[in-house]
Amino acid sequence: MSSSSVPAYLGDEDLTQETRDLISSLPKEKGWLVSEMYQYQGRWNTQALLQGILICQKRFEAKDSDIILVTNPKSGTTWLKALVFALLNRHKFPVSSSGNHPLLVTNPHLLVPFLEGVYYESPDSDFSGLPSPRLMNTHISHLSLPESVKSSSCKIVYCCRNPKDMFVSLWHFGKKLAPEETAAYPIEKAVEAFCEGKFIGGPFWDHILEYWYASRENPNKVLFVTYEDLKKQTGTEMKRIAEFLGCGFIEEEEVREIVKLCSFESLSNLEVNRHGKLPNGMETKTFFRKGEIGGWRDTLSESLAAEIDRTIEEKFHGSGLIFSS
Ligand SMILES: Nc1ncnc2c1ncn2[C@@H]1O[C@H](COP(=O)(O)OS(=O)(=O)O)[C@@H](OP(=O)(O)O)[C@H]1O
Repeated sequence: MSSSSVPAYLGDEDLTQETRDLISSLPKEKGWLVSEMYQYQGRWNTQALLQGILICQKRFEAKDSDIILVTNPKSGTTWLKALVFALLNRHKFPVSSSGNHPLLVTNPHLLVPFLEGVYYESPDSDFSGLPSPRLMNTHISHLSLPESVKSSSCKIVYCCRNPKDMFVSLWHFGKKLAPEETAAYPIEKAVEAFCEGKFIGGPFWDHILEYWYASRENPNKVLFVTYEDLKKQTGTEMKRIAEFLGCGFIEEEEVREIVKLCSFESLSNLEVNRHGKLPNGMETKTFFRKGEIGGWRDTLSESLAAEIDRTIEEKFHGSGLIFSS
């Protein structure tokens, strides 16, 4: 990968010998945006993300009070981070007293650390500086979660999005980060790779299904929410998240204020999210594009949409999970 705007964790620098040894034995493929991706525990990842995952698996010690937000990329991560951060900190940072709320001056990705990204950049991180309850996020699959996440009483909030919108969001994100690589990779080929699961972070179906079944088996541990429900009834979904996390009573007015503060319109228009950069060099505006349900219609042809629909039908048939669009 050549583009300088591409975040380090999509790259292949700074690998430890241990990661190099492991990846030399893993299945390897060329993928969209990356010249090499490796399959580890069923998922395709860049070398850097893989290193972050390996360190996380080895070192992360979950506490019972931890809250871990899990998503596939482009499925509502930024939004969920903002909502849950505002919810947990509503006494420390009342939204009503506005003006100085952290979300007004800080991108949500800096308020809620990305586990495998942080571990890639700083392998010795212990997240001890985070206030309790520690709020973090990851894209790690359920199968690959660090043992302590499964054995502790920490809580997982999983957000999934209609795969067609998720694909389109990824596609535009890639176009912004690496225009040359994306121009050289037809969208038809990208949809095919997405449906086959041979995509950075894929297969996405397994990721969604693993957490879907985990939420059904252990509803006190894993809460399953969707981008679409969040969009249609943000307040109701936020109250469901608050109840799951044991946040206690929340005034309706507080709910309305948090929903407004975290809305696409509010966050995307803030200076920090229009012209800011993360320490890894990523522009914060890349996390905000349209923020719509069904936006895939202006990017996917009928036949490409049908190809993803067929895959959805095949993969989710019988699961009870239905995507609205
Ligand atoms: N507040 C809010 N409300 C609704 N939608 C929002 C919000 N913030 C970000 N977005 C939209 O979410 C998409 C980005 O997904 P992620 O945040 O998961 O991206 S990332 O994985 O963290 O890179 C991306 O979706 P698309 O617009 O369809 O590309 C963003 O626009």
